[in-house]
Amino acid sequence: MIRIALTGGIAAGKSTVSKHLADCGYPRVDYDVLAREAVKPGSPILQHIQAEFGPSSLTQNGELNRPWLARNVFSDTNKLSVLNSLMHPAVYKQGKWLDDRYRKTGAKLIVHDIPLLYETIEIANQIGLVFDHIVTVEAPENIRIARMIRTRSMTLAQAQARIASQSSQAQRESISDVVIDSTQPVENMLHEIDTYIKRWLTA
Ligand SMILES: CC(C)(COP(=O)(O)OP(=O)(O)OC[C@H]1O[C@@H](n2cnc3c(N)ncnc32)[C@H](O)[C@@H]1O)[C@@H](O)C(=O)NCCC(=O)NCCS
Ligand SMILES: Nc1ncnc2c1ncn2[C@@H]1O[C@H](COP(=O)(O)OP(=O)(O)OP(=O)(O)O)[C@@H](O)[C@H]1O
Repeated sequence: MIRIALTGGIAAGKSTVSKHLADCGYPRVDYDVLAREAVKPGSPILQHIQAEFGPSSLTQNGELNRPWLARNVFSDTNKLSVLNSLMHPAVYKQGKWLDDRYRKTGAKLIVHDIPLLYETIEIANQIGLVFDHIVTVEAPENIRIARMIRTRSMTLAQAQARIASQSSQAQRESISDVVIDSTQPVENMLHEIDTYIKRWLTA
């Protein structure tokens, strides 16, 4: 079994690559999805968030108030650390659980889609998630900012704050053995990942 991690800065194109791999039939563990599941109404983590950040962190329906929390944590590194320390261990625990399940069903390749891999690699190692290959998908900041404004309806300031809260391209590349450039056409980008996967599966 080969375990790969896909990472990349926000709006670099990581989900486009990971969705393609999922469409090819490879089991995918999506850490953004796990992070959303971890804060479902009634979950212990949502209760911790409410205790740490106050009542404004929940909507009237008792759900996580994502825009409110984003405004608060992406402008304050201390608050972001508090959120990360609540979320990351729980998200990895679930990621490992899913990985075990896919492994037991005989998966040949498992894809972990982890936006913040550079920031959390120690948690991954501690929990026993060792990656055979790490792929980072990258594009220059100005292109990513334009994508975030267009597809996520962010303001320029919000896009810049989110990027500033993340590792740099150089840091992500330092833990990766493959860098995919998402300024090339999507078709070429997907052909590139397919070529790597084929090589790894037949090595
Ligand atoms: C702060 C929250 C509520 C904002 O929600 P929002 O809907 O705006 O963003 P969403 O969750 O869809 O994430 C979009 C992208 O933002 C970036 N991002 C998310 N969390 C973080 C973080 N803690 N630090 C830096 N960047 C982050 C990632 O690139 C991610 O792909 C949310 O991002 C959150 O709960 N973050 C903490 C969970 C986390 O760390 N997830 C990543 C797991 S590796
Ligand atoms: N090679 C490409 N050429 C042009 N646009 C692209 C390319 N790759 C991705 N995109 C577009 O960029 C936007 C962001 O891509 P995607 O959602 O895959 O990024 P991401 O890194 O997963 O972002 P996030 O961290 O927000 O989840 C999407 O609108 C996507 O269609």
